[in-house]
Amino acid sequence: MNAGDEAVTDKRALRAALRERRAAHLAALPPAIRALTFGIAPGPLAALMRRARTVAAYVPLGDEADPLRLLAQATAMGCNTALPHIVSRADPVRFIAWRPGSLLVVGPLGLRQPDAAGREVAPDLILTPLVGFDRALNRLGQGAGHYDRAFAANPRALRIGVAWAAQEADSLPRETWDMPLDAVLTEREWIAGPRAEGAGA
Ligand SMILES: Nc1nc2c(c(=O)[nH]1)N(C=O)[C@@H](CNc1ccc(C(=O)N[C@@H](CCC(=O)O)C(=O)O)cc1)CN2
Ligand SMILES: Nc1ncnc2c1ncn2[C@@H]1O[C@H](COP(=O)(O)OP(=O)(O)OP(=O)(O)O)[C@@H](O)[C@H]1O
Repeated sequence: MNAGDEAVTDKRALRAALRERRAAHLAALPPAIRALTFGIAPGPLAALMRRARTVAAYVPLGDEADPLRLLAQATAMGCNTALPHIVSRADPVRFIAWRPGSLLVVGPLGLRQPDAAGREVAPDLILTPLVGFDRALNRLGQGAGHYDRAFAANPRALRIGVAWAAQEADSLPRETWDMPLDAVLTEREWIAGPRAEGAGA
């Protein structure tokens, strides 16, 4: 096994451990609390959304934090809204215009996505799913590189992770292609980097 293979194995093990920790965290959380979490954007995120033209979120898979009420808040602020769409692991993500409450279609990996025929848009704020994050705002995703590629294609868009606090790792491996998040929102705190700092102050 060469060094590259070892790194891949490490990331797989990290993903498995982080998913397990997230599941345990949620199992211990009263359902009513879980249902209320991520309902309203805290001030700094609301300020960033107010300045955005197009905000993208995602439909949660499994135990992922649910950003759809934050997306509804963006709509109420006058933003356009969008969701990611994939056709396979290998193909890049496209963001497609979608209004909260409108039609979703089941796609690959059980993802609920907007209809592929919808209008493609370039979001300027991306509420991003993740498997793990760290204090340096590194992100670990599903491993298909969908968001890494989307970030590279649109580097000016703000990259805001949405996650349960239990998804924090001490330190994640940083790859040459990784672009750090600008902030992470958890049920406990707003962790902001330079491009998101000062918002709402
Ligand atoms: N909710 C959501 N939508 C998303 C993503 C995501 O991470 N979460 N994506 C992010 O790139 C893109 C889809 N890419 C994906 C790539 C791989 C897997 C995947 O391998 N999933 C695991 C199970 C994960 C789980 O249960 O949490 C699997 O199928 O084994 C999922 C999505 C766009 N939409
Ligand atoms: N900008 C890019 N252009 C092309 N391929 C990329 C780019 N960024 C990453 N990749 C590829 O995507 C694959 C997955 O990367 P990685 O394991 O870091 O994903 P991840 O951190 O889990 O995040 P994601 O949610 O984006 O899948 C790697 O094989 C990498 O080569």
